[in-house]
Amino acid sequence: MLRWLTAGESHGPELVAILEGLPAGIPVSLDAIRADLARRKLGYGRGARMKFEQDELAISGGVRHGESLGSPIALRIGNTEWPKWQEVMSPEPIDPEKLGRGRGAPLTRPRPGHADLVGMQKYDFDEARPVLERASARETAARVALGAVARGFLEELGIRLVSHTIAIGPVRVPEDRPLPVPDDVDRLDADPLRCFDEETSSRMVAEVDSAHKDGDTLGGVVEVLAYGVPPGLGSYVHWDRRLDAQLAAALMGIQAIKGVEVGDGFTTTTRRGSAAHDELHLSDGRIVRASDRAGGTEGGMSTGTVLRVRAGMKPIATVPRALPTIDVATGEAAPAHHQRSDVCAVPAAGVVAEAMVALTLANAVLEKFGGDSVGETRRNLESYLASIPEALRTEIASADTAADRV
Ligand SMILES: Cc1cc2nc3c(=O)[nH]c(=O)nc-3n(C[C@H](O)[C@H](O)[C@H](O)COP(=O)(O)O)c2cc1C
Ligand SMILES: C=C(O[C@@H]1CC(C(=O)O)=C[C@@H](OP(=O)(O)O)[C@H]1O)C(=O)O
Repeated sequence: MLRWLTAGESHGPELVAILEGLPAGIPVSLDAIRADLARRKLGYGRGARMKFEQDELAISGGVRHGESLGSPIALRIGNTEWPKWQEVMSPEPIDPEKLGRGRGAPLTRPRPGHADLVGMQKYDFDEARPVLERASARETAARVALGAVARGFLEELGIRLVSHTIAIGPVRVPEDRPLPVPDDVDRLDADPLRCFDEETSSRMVAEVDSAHKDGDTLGGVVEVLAYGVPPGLGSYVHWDRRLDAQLAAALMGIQAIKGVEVGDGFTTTTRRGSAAHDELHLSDGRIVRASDRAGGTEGGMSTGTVLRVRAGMKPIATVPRALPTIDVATGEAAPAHHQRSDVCAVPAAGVVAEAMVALTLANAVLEKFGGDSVGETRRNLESYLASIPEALRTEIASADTAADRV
């Protein structure tokens, strides 16, 4: 079983992440993790903080000479803004007089849609700073770093991921557009919204500009695709072993994600059964699926077709044209606190979703195939595939064959 934990506050000295349970022999490159951290900062509509704050990555354990050791992998992501926040976020007691103004001033006007008010109720705080510091999606940097390591493991087994933006507010990619493959990542990352359809992307840019001008914010939808996933990850035998359930929980665990779809998801609910499922046919003596509506799972197990999951993000809660709230210090109506924020962070959420899918798949692979070294995992995978009787065999959708198709 793969276990992972993150710690650290948004304006603290660093984020810390530990990943336990990965086999030895996986290539782990600081540069590859840094590249994913940089991808998480992308996207038209992100706030000023993404420009000046640097992620300072260090590996404290579990890796030697560029390969995993099988021991827990410990990562640290230093925050270059820490010197400005040392007093506000000091782990040592600080004279309240010193904190009273500026950055340290108590945040008593909770933002509707953020964790502020319920966090204050639940943890007995009289202001929102201690809540938002951990509720903040700054924490997703740690998950993206862990996801980069998990992805390195999956790639050793021929499993490759890519994510892209499907919708920004009401602007949506038409459903008949080709799906990206992992080799499209540079083209996607070069697009302002990480959208695979140029025409839709320019309409998305206009939508972000319009929301920005109105002092407003936006949400949207991202999609993660995984190629090369073997059939049989997850299981139908118990609810918590279902791969689709694990993917949904992983995606819903990202800040601001409010909906998850597997495959055609909610659209499928509008179809009749005869037009909703992926028929099985024979092609050259091999079983093939006539379509890919299910999105790569049946009965809570991967099918071997492209895994396709979507996550819907609500609009950013820190609306510049601040929403009405109550100042809990005075009991009076007031505008919610607002310093700065993203107008839209959907492209970044796509990169985070990719990381969460990578971690979920890495866990499912280890549950099925085990292995203390990556070679052992690979042997177990290959022997399982070879043991499937001829009459039951299906193709695994690899990124290469999909690239030929589009
Ligand atoms: C990549 C990313 C960036 C985010 N940036 C902001 C932001 O700048 N301002 C904000 O209010 N919320 C932002 N959020 C969303 C909040 O973190 C989230 O709404 C909050 O933690 C409350 O959780 P909930 O929306 O799941 O209820 C961001 C989320 C993600 C995934
Ligand atoms: C720092 C990151 O995202 C932050 C996530 C976030 C939130 O409320 O979730 C609010 C903003 O922080 P601040 O209020 O300090 O400007 C974002 O910048 C990041 O993604 O690295």
